[in-house]
Amino acid sequence: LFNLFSPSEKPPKSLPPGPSTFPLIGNIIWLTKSFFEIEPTLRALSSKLGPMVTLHIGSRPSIFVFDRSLAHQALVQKGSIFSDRPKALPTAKIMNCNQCSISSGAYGPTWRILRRNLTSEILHPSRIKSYSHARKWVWEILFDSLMTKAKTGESVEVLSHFRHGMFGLLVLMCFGDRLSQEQIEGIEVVARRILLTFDRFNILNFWPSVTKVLLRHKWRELSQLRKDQEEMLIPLIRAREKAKQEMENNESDDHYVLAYVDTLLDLELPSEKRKLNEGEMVTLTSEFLNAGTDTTTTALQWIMANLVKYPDIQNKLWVEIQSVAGDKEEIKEDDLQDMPYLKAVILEGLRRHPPGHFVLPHQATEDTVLGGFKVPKNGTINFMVADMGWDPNVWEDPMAFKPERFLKAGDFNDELFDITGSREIKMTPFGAGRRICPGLGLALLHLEYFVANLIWKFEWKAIDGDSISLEEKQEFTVVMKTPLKAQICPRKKIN
Ligand code: HEM
Repeated sequence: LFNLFSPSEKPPKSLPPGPSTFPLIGNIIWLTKSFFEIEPTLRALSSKLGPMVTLHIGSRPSIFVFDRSLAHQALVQKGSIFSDRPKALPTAKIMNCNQCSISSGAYGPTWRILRRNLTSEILHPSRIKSYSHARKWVWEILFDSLMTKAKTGESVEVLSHFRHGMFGLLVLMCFGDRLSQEQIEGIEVVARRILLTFDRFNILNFWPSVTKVLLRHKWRELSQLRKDQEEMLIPLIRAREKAKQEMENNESDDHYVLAYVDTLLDLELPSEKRKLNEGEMVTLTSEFLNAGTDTTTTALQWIMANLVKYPDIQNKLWVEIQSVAGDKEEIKEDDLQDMPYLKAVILEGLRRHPPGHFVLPHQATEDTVLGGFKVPKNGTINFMVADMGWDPNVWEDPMAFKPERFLKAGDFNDELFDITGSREIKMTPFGAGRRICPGLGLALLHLEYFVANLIWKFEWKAIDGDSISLEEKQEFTVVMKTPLKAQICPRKKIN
């Protein structure tokens, strides 16, 4: 144990401080709450106790880190120790097929192969480029539905439009571009039902051997949910396998763009000397669809809400877009790199309203030390994303929406700002280190592309008499408590 510490550093005995609780009751109370519900309590504790706080949730200590340099130490400098995930709860294990997804997988060779497959085969910039036709298709559908509303003068509740577009885009990247709108909608209905009902099964985790008898109907309901997911996705996986074989045998000469599921069908797990089974592919494909839908949709909604709330920022953005686009009908992806203010608006949205207020829970693989406190092997450690992006020592007037803070003398301050946090963490909406969100580049592209086109084609205004409320609530992500409703007017006459 002692050689984990440098000679001058004494091994700390104690965990970071936390509230005193009655051992059993206190621990169970925390188990019944979501992280969003305990966030204000954690903040109050941190202001009294310091930048690291421990809560005993269930049988394990959970450590919460508020300080950005401690987060950098853990996630980046000591990344090899802090990159594991805690054991999933029994209900989660059913949906994530025994932690075979990338986000839930233990830090080790299988996780590494799955993550590398996703990043190098699908999320690599050149591959992302090959899906630009899908983004254009989705934009056209979104544009048509918004235009219909704009023509009738009806106000738009943007959330469902945005979510549907984002989900459709990921479905095409996942299963190929030969799916119809109806098929996409079918997949979305099942995915949404799982996302919205999953929390109802938390109770089953309290004492699984007992609940398996007393609440067996509920367990059956959960198994049915997983079956519904398999029944929806397995036919798509098999259809793609067949299409792939036909293409390889040259029976089809159609234009064929690689999809995520193709890479999973080919993948070998050398450490286990086998290929993936269908259950694992169901888990990995639904992870792909879910990880990128609500997160990006939530960010898009917050950004658009701020552009409605602050018309001068919206106008400044429009002026920039116009200077690049001239009289173009539509903003192309290549145009985006000439729009520094757009990038600043997106970053400010992610800083001020990160879709997740915590990164996913991490776990230490060995006893270690952080901030002078002990972090035990297998202890859970959480990082407070929102608080880091609101740190007044880094960000002046942190709760204000000011994209200009990312610009230096009118230009995007790329040199000084690093969203991956590899040198220093100043905000961390995608996490940092070995578990950093692999979808970061895709998410930023989606946000830039859609925000640019939404602002280019329409003027967004608050509905008369409405003020835009920035109150939050937790769904899967931290969303607007009062979803954005806006009046939209076409910017130019469209034939
Ligand atoms: C604005 C959009 C997004 C945000 C804010 C976001 C944020 C995050 C965060 C905070 C994590 C956890 C990092 C950690 O535990 O340290 C994460 C993990 C992950 N994200 Fe994203 N994400 C977004 C979009 C996407 C997209 C588009 C994809 C893929 C299509 C994606 C795929 C993943 C995966 C697979 C993981 C697990 C990584 C691992 O455990 O190794 N995300 N994301």
